[in-house]
Amino acid sequence: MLTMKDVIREGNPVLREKAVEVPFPFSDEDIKTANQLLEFVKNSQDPEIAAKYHLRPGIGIAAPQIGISKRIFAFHVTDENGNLYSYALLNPKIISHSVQMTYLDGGEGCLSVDREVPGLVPRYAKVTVKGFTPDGSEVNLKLKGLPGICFQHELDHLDGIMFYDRINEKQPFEPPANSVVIR
Ligand SMILES: O=CN(O)CCNC(=O)c1cccc(Cl)c1Cl
Ligand code: NI
Repeated sequence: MLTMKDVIREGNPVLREKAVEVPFPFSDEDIKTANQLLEFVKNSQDPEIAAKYHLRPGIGIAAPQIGISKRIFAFHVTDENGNLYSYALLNPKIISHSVQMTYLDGGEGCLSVDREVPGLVPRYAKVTVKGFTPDGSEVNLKLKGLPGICFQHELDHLDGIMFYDRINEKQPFEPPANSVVIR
């Protein structure tokens, strides 16, 4: 199982690379990576497992964060209505997005960043996304709220972008134009 020792931290150049698409049909290795990422996120949210293995809780994780520069990430996150979004996705992408923006009231955090970075992170309020599950099925989702923000945070990891790259340096707590806050 993946633990925190597998997570690479800022300063490692892999976090700034553009990850490569995963060839189809998916190899056993890439399928294993996808499933391990989802298992890690679930474990990190399980109080007993997280305590036993000293896992920092997260709602998602991307392959570059374990040193694998491939377009794979996983998320396990519940929206404001209690709907659970639990996926390991290969070759994920945003198909379309709202003009409206959003942001988490408390900002964002990252397993690869061992420090607090205060500030609001502008995200699209709604995203239409697609990707492939490890068994090769295509997934098409319309995401908003925390699941939508999480998808964008993980997709950024595949493009070498860290959440703090998006914080307004001059006015870190200035709500983005045309945005709705998520508390
Ligand atoms: O890339 C994934 N991580 O670094 C896992 C740790 N961060 C989080 O769970 C997290 C926390 C706040 C907002 C977002 Cl959007 C995310 Cl994703
Ligand atoms: Ni992260």
